[in-house]
Amino acid sequence: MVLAELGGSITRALQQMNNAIVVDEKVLGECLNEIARALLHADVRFDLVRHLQTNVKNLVNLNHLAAGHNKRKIIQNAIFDELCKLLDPGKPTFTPELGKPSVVMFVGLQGAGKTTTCTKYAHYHRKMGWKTALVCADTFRAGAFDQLKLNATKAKIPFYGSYVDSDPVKVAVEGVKRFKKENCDLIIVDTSGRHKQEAALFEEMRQVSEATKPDLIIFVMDSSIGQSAFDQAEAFKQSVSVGAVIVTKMDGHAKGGGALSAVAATKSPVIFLGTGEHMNEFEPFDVKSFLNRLLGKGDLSGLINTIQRNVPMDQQQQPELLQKLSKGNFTLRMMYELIQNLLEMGPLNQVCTLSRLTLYVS
Ligand SMILES: Nc1nc2c(ncn2[C@@H]2O[C@H](COP(=O)(O)OP(=O)(O)OP(=O)(O)O)[C@@H](O)[C@H]2O)c(=O)[nH]1
Repeated sequence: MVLAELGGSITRALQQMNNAIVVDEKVLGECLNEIARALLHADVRFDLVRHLQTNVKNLVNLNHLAAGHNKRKIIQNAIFDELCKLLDPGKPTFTPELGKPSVVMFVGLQGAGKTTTCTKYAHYHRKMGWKTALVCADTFRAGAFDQLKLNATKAKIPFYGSYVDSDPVKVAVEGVKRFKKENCDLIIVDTSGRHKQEAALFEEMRQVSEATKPDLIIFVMDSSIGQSAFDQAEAFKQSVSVGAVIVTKMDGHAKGGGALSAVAATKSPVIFLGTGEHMNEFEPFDVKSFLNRLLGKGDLSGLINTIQRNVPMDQQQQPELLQKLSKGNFTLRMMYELIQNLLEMGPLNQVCTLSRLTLYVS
């Protein structure tokens, strides 16, 4: 079941409950069972689903509700809050600050999207005026340094790596040292992919972490990996102190359950989502915005944030543009700039999801 289907199933269950003539324990039970089935189908762990059902029943407590209360609204709010709790461990994560050099280390399974995400993360901050840098501590996979170099060059971000040195700890330490000297705000260390059965590689990751002393370790997770996400995420958390999660490939056949499990296993919040292979297909994660979109309610604050991030609002450009337009001057250059701004906001269908529009493009 892809994420859109999960959202559809939950919405249908809520609608059925809404349409019931009388909302009683039986109707609530059926609604919760329907939602539980959808979550289990999306690979969410059984204990988390069970927990959600019990919590909603306890919160709503239909038998003790005084007459006049809007039971439907109370149930909907309780379900929404419990879904939020599934995705939010309630623990703040380290947030890098401009002007305070921070080291952020990326870890995860092979092919999860670490290298791509490192560059997206660096590019995201660079667009906001940060001085960012990338360090390739993946000396295991042939071609890893070339991939990072290519991405970094495209995004105009300084990078460090080595073709000859095979010791990831040494490369990471040297890279971090160099960029600290250059007063970078954000130094991002990419590491090789590993699996929990690979004890030696886990030990190596621990050593890189110990040597570079990152302010934040981000666990990168492919959204389609399903049930095994919990065990893998837990293994990473036990080896190094994972502080945040980035879920990638949300544009693919994401079931979503794996992401929820990773949050539960690492007790760390999801901070960004990867929504495509391109540099701009990357968005900050906000639980409420995400759930609103999942349930087809649109996300106005997400849309405003996207526009603010990508369209230069406060520069002199906007009034100037309006003035020129009011005089009937519209040049090809202006049209080019407008289209560039629009493209920076990401794929049109994503922008439409935020604004609750459906885009029918084939
Ligand atoms: N569709 C889609 N593809 C992605 C996304 N993020 C990464 N990829 C693709 O996933 C593949 C693997 O990405 P990498 O960044 O090389 O993954 P990695 O974790 O660094 O790989 P290893 O170093 O081998 O562990 C590449 O083809 C990326 O283009 C995403 O958000 N959406």
